[in-house]
Amino acid sequence: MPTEFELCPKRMIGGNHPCFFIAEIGQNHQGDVEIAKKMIKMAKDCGADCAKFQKSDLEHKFNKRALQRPYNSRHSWGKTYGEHKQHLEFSHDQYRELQKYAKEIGIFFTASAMDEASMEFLHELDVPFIKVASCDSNNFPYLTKTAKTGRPMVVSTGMQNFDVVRQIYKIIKEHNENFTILQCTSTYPLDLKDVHLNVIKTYQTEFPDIPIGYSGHERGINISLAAVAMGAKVIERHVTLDKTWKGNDHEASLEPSELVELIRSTRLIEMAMGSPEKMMLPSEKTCHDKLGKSLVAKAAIPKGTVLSLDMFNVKVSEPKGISPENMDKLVGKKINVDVAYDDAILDSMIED
Ligand SMILES: CC(=O)N[C@H](C=O)[C@@H](O)[C@H](O)[C@H](O)COP(=O)(O)O
Ligand SMILES: C=C(OP(=O)(O)O)C(=O)O
Repeated sequence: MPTEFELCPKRMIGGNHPCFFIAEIGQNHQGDVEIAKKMIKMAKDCGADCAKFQKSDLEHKFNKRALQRPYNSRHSWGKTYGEHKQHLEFSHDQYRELQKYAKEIGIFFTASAMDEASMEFLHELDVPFIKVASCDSNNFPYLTKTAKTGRPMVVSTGMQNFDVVRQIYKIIKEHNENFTILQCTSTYPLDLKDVHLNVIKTYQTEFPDIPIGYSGHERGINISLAAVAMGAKVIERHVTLDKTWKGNDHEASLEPSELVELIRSTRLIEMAMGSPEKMMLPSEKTCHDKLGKSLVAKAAIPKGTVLSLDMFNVKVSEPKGISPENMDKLVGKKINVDVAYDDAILDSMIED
C-alpha cells in the first residue's frame, strides 16, 4: 500500500519526498492570459512545483438560476454571477496556450476540474494530476469518474465532515491508488480559529496509506509551515501578484516574496524533521565530552568494596567515567582498586 506515489512525471510525493507545492493561481489572473503567464513564471521562479488554475464549464457547474443571480460585490467582474465567472474563465485554446508556456519554462501545469465536462477536458489535455476542489469532493459520481481515469488526484475537503471524507477515501481507493487528501477550510480569508490543523493528524491516522496535505486560505505562511511540520506532503496556497487587486481570493493569497519564504522555510523544516529514532549523535560528542556526567566516588572506596548506590556522586569528571544511567547495574559488584574521594569511577575498576 503506497504512502508515496508519482504525482507528476518523476516527482514522487509522500514518504520522505519533499513537500509538493501547488501555486493556486485559480482566478487571480483577472481573466487575462498575459497575467496568467506572468503568474506561472512567478510560481516557477519562487520554486513551486506546479501552477494550478480552476477550469469550469459554466453550464455544467451552475444551473441557469445560479448563473443569473446578481453578483453585487466589489470583487465582481459582471452584473450576474454567470457574467462574473465567464470573465474569469479561459477557453480550451487558452488552456493549451498556458500549458505550453508552463512546459517551456519547466513547471507542472494543471487545474481543478470544477465539473465533469472540465474533468474530461483536463484528462484530454493530459495534465499530470486532477485537482478536486472542496466543492466537488462530495460529488461522488464525479469522483468515481475522475478516479477511473487513472490520473493521480489531489482532493480537498473543505465544507465536508469526517463521515463524507471517509466515503471520499473509499470511493477513490476502489479505482485509484494514487491520491492525496488535503485538509482545507473554505473560508476566504481564513480565521486561525477555523484552520484546524489537527485534522491533518486525524487524516494521517485514519488513512495511513496515502499522503496527507493542506490547502490553506489563511493570511501569511506560518500556518502552512506548521502543516509541514505536522507531516503535510502537499501544500496548496493561492498566489497573487498583488494582494490589493480586485477578486475574492487575493487577500488570502501569497505574494512572491511570501511564496519564496514558505518554500525555503519548508526545506529547512524538512531537514530538521530528521529521524523518529532517538540516539546520541556524532555532532553531540563535543558537548558530551565537555559536560556529560559520570559517576564519581562520594567518599574514598577501598579496593574489594561491594558497591552500593550511596557511594556515588554524579559530576562532570576528568577523565570521563561510567555514565550515571548505569548506576543501578554496579550495585553488588566489587571494586578492584582503591578509589580516592571525588575520582571518576571507570569501567576498568569494576570486577567482571
Ligand atoms: C470553493 C472554491 O471554489 N474555492 C476556490 C478555491 O479556493 C476559490 O478560488 C473560489 O473560486 C473563489 O473564492 C470564488 O470567488 P468568486 O465567487 O468571487 O468568483
Ligand atoms: C477550491 C479549490 O481548492 P480548495 O478546495 O483546496 O480550496 C480549487 O482547487 O479550486
